[in-house]
Amino acid sequence: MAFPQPSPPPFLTSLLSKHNDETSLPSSRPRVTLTFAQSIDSKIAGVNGKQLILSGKESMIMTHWMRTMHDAILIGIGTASNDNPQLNS
Ligand SMILES: NC(=O)C1=CN([C@@H]2O[C@H](COP(=O)(O)OP(=O)(O)OC[C@H]3O[C@@H](n4cnc5c(N)ncnc54)[C@H](O)[C@@H]3O)[C@@H](O)[C@H]2O)C=CC1
Ligand SMILES: Nc1nc(O)c(N)c(N[C@@H]2O[C@H](COP(=O)(O)O)[C@@H](O)[C@H]2O)n1
Repeated sequence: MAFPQPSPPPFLTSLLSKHNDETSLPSSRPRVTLTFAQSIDSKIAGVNGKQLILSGKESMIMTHWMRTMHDAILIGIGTASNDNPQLNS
């Protein structure tokens, strides 16, 4: 997977246009996006919170593009210690 990519992947274009529409939400309210990958049996991690690769390349590209659209990334302490995510874009 090559980062950074010059422009959003086509499957994100419609989603991005909604985020960029300043009239869709009052500017006085924070915009919060929750993103996660989920298994078909509703799990987000393995036994004891072990990190699982549940999605694929497109999902990770989407996650990293979403990060570029936000001012901050919030994660839990369990995610920090279990996944040690880079939290880059
Ligand atoms: N599949 C995916 O997309 C993702 C998977 N994960 C996986 O999920 C696993 C667990 O992640 P999380 O469930 O998010 O656990 P977490 O431990 O990362 O986050 C839960 C947070 O909530 C706080 N908390 C717990 N009870 C609370 C309460 N009553 N009031 C206020 N704060 C409270 C904890 O202190 C903690 O910081 C990780 O090990 C990671 O591997 C994490 C993020 C995304
Ligand atoms: N989109 C997606 N698919 C999966 O299969 C996943 N397990 C996750 N998990 C999230 O991705 C974070 C990785 O962050 P870095 O790229 O290392 O910064 C991980 O911590 C979970 O939040 N996401």
